[in-house]
Amino acid sequence: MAHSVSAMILAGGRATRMGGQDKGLIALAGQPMIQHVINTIAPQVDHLAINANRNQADYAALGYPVIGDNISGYQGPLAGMAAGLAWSPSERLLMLPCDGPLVPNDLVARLLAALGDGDVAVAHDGKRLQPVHVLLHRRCLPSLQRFIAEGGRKIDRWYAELDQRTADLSDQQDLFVNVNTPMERDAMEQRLNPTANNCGHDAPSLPVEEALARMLNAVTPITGRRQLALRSALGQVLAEPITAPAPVPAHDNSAMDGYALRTIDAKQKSLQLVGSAFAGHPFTGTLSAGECVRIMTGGVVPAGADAVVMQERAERDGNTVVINQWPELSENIRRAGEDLQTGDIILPAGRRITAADLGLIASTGQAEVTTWRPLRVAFFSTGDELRSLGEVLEAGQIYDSNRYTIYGMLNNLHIEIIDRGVVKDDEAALTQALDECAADADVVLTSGGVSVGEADYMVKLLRAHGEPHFWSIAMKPGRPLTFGRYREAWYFGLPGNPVSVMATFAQMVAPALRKLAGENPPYQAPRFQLPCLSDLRKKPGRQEFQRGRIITTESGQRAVESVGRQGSGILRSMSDANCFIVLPADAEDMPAGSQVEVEPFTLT
Ligand SMILES: Nc1nc2c(c(=O)[nH]1)N[C@H]1C(S)=C(S)[C@@H](COP(=O)(O)OP(=O)(O)OC[C@H]3O[C@@H](n4cnc5c(N)ncnc54)[C@H](O)[C@@H]3O)O[C@H]1N2
Ligand code: MOO
Ligand SMILES: [Mg+2]
Repeated sequence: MAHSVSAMILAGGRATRMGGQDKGLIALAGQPMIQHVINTIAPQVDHLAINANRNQADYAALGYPVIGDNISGYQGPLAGMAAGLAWSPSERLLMLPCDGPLVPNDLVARLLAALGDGDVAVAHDGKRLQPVHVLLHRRCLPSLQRFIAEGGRKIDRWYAELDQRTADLSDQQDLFVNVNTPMERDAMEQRLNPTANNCGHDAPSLPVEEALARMLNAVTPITGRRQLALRSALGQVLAEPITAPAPVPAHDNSAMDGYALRTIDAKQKSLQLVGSAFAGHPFTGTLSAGECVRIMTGGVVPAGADAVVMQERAERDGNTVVINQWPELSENIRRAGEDLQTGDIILPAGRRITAADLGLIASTGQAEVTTWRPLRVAFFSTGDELRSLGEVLEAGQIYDSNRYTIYGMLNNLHIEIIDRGVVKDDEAALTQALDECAADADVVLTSGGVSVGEADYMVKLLRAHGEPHFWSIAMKPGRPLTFGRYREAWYFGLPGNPVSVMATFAQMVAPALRKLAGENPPYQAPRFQLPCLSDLRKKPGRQEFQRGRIITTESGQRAVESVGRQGSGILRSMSDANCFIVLPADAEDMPAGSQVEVEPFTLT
């Protein structure tokens, strides 16, 4: 690209014909509408930003800077343009609307060619100018600011004041098709995704990495703190760092059972035993020439001593000690402050407290710590077929197992749990349950009903009362994992299949819950390569999380084997396994002996 170009996508409109819904975020073929614009524009420019005045957090979750109008109220595109020109890191700035998802791949090149050394190149569709598809030179900012300050509102009047050029895009009618009404949205959905029954699942799914990045970008940690007695803090997240109030150990002490002595006396035939220093019972005097003190491991090294000899290297007869092998200076002395020095940060804020940490904190004498309050997660299972334990199964019914796996995994994250039971596939009942959960908890988690079946309501309800961020990812199992906001809460809709629940929780939900709970950085399970002893079946398209077992072969080599059938309904594959075998999206069948990436289970 000859010139550096930035782009700003305009998403600041009021969308009155969409019932006031934020147009850029409206669901279209599996992604928010603006994402379609981003997908084709981002590769054409050096920098990209979104101009939005509402739902800025949701836009920010897409991974680009969000710039609001700095003129208050909705002033139409001119205010957005002024904000864009003020932001633009490049000399040339492309502006285009968020509601025209069919953007050509050469739009920037064509506008650049038309602009030449002019101020603004405005797209022409063959009939008229399209004033919000423009490439502007950054030097136009003062002119625009003056125009707005003088009360100017009409965009073409302002262009008329500039050195205006026209870009003939009459062969690109699609670019100017925009979505203003729910009917137009449905028509666009059909164009982008003709085979899908208005459901979006055949649409290109988000790569797992990108879905994860968006989720982590969107959520911000909770802020309430509490003071806890040390033991109750196990598994909680520190809100403040722990510092050492005094050195640990507090004194020089012995690493061996033996005798404390002065190495300067090494020429002496024998030493005089003048006392003892047991752990907890220091010797209070000072060693003089030719003297030693009986000392036990952990005993304070007496004043004057500069080494300890282990008792195996000395012989004692009454109060006379003969040293058979003299120690070096400082040998067997553990120095004060060797573990911790006063003021050392021993554990940072954001740390989830382990058993080792409890001990470390206790070693500094601190009985209480400040942690973030626990994250509250409310969850329920959806499905007319589900029965709870203790109930009798009738034809076509099954026991609800997802609430148990979810309970277990949430517990392993030390989360405060609200179990809302089983909810029927009924819009009113589901809405009521979602409302109650969102009012009580930071996060609402459900299983089932996120796919495209006629009893799958969750994505629809999220659209009605919240904001879906994504609902189709290139992951197996777990494609319909849904993430967004439901009223004031974060929402995770896990697919109903029992293995999909566990895989999406481990891979996607847990990192987000960890961040929400204040963990910083959120724990990441280790992954490493191992030879795989089984043939693996894999179709290219989705990243797969197959279930495997890390084993040691008879020859002592570490390897992984598949646990066998990988259906997303076969829960036994999870309890038989001890790791995920992580296969990249484009991988195909792999013969036994291939190297594969494995991730040991951490929450199961
Ligand atoms: N036409 C299409 N059908 C399906 C697609 C698709 O893209 N197009 N995706 C499939 C995939 S992948 C998954 S995963 C599932 C997800 O389904 P839902 O999230 O809608 O879940 P349900 O339909 O409610 O249930 C699916 C399955 O899981 C069983 N289930 C549900 N809840 C529980 C529970 N609490 N305990 C035990 N088992 C449960 C349920 O009985 C079903 O068998 O959609 C595919 N379909
Ligand atoms: O994603 Mo589904 O979980 O393949 O079965
Ligand atoms: Mg379903």
